[in-house]
Amino acid sequence: MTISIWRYSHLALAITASVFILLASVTGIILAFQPISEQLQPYKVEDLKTISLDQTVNTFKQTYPEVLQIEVDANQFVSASVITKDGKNLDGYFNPKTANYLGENIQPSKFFQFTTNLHRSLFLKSTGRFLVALGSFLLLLIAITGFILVVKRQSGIKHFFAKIVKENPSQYWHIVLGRWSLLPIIIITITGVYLSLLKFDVITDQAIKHNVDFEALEASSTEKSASIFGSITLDQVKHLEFPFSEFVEDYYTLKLKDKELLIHQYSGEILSEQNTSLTSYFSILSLNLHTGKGSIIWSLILLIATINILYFMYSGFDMTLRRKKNTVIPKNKYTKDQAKFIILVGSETGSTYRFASALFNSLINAKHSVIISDLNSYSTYKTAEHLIVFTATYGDGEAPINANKFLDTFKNTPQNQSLKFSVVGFGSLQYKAYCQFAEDVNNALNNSQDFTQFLPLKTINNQSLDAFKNWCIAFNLQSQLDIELPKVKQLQTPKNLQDFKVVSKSEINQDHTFVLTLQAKNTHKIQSGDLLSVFPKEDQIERLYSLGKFEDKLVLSVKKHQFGVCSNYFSHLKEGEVIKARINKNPSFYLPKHTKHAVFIANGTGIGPFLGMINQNPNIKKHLFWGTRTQASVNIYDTYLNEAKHKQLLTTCNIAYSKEGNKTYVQDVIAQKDNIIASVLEQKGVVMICGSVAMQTCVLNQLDTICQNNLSNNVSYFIDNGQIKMDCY
Ligand SMILES: Cc1cc2nc3c(=O)[nH]c(=O)nc-3n(C[C@H](O)[C@H](O)[C@H](O)COP(=O)(O)O)c2cc1C
Repeated sequence: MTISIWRYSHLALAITASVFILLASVTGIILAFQPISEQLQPYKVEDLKTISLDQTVNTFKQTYPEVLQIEVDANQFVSASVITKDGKNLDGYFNPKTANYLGENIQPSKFFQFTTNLHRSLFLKSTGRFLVALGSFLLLLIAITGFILVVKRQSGIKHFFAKIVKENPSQYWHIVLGRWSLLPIIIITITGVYLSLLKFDVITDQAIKHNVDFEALEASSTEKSASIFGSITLDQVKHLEFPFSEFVEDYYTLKLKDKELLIHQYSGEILSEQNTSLTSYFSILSLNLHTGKGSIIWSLILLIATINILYFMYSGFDMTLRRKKNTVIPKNKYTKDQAKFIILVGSETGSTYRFASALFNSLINAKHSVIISDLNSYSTYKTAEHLIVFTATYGDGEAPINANKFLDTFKNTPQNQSLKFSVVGFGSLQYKAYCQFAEDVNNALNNSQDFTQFLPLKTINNQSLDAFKNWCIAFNLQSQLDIELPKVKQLQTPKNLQDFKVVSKSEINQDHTFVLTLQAKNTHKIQSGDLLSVFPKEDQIERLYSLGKFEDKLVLSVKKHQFGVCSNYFSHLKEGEVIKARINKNPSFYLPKHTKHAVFIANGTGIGPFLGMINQNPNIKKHLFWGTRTQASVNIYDTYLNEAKHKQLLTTCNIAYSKEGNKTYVQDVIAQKDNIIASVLEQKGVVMICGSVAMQTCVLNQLDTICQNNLSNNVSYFIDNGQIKMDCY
């Protein structure tokens, strides 16, 4: 079943049960402190296992003229009810070895009693109890659908705890905390439902019945003999009721964890023995698991899991609102049979609509007839000339919710005229099936006689605006439409921006590339591989630059693009100027501290993070493979490369020039020096790749050949075990 069905079930259940879950969680958080506060009282007897019941019974009998009962609770507190020598009734906690009185029985405070009633029944008696039980059951279903969602998202149960792709903080923490809280939440809900079923007598517990032969008992001897109490230790005991009188027909009633015994008060002989029912066993287990009674650690786990439930409510609704905000589709002015351009969108969480809407607006502004709709609404289009598909990929290479019927509908819906088509895939390189669904759509259109490809399939990683802009430029050039570049809406106003001062800026070289050096107040937490996130004033759209950290400064390698808002802004910066930006931590692209060998592979400005990494940690043997255009392209990086060579921090430096000499690319140099790559991977070192996606594809193919020839494994093996790290754009 598609991931979206589970997501909608998860959401629908959460909305339905939200009020009850909110009340139950808030009261649950408060009530979690009750067992914790109880267990902090000084009555716990640590060595119950070493104290025999016989010893305790005798000590109590010698100390008090009458003993009514002794009880051992889940907190390992021993309580008793006795009559003292001066005839007073004394109830409370006792030392089981000395029979000394320790203190009064703990009574829950009025506040805890109030909260317990609210938690159990919302002060609505049976109706309230029923609603709370239903809320608990719905929370169980929410946890199960959440579990299925994570399994689907992670492509199988085996990867349940694998790294989560971070799309936004709410989504990330919802999943991370959800995975850890899953088991406690399932336990809380199942036990909650079980306790409610007991309360409503849906599950009934039969009282234990004993058969005692009273005639034989009355005739029995009052002579003392060895008691079974000698072989029972206090950790097994729950409750011991003493004989009502000294008459021979009165006996002890002893409740152990798994059975109930009636014991002759003089001979110590077992008069009757009945096992505790499973229902009773589970009801006690459920109560302890649900309330945390008897274990500080479990109470704390319940407390944290319940706080997390509140966070899930917040983050879940935050994600839903974000999705709603993203999925604002412009109103169509034309019908499907009037439009020349048809834009169809496949989107799960809405962000692809931002791009499609921007193109739609540009086409409308340029007075073209265009409609926008979702892929599932694919139909015949009488006057259409061009079909443009923008689609995300979900699950493991699957269609998003509003595109899941497209491929079937497409097969059965022939067009009456011939159309051109272009497909843009939105995805993330962090998923194995990168833009797979866009590829499937592209193939389906390519194989259809009704359609001719206008532009090759374009894949866009992480909603990159620059990549989208490049596609728009190509579309403009090919179509000669000269529409304005689409303006994609910014999702949120940027937060946590800090000041970065320009320390230096190199000349712009013949490749239109330059090096920008920045300084910030707190650079000690920043590492090479982190990303500088910038929101230029013109469009407030986030641009990410991979950083190198050199000494205490941050180094950026930037390529100035003709229409690049941010690269142009950077290229006009002067020394001493201050820019506002923030750091996005990128730990998956850090140079590991404990590795001994590292290979850095880059093309063009992808060298940025490596300018820092090559100058860090002398204990790591480092090799640089870099592809650039000409020897002159290297000049702007001399400071960093020379420093590394001078300090002997770089074992080999291998540069490929694509426009000079033998005209080689970085993957060609890698092929020549395959022994370096193979030996680094063999010795558990890392290979880090930064630069364009096109370079990444060629390099991975080359690495695959090296791995298969030299290491009897394919490249995916080393990607999966974290030895090959990538940050490409
Ligand atoms: C659960 C999940 C699964 C995803 N699976 C893939 C995938 O298999 N391949 C891919 O390229 N991108 C995958 N992505 C990334 C999305 O396609 C990408 O973030 C896209 O821009 C989202 O667009 P939307 O907001 O319009 O749905 C996945 C994202 C999520 C949250």
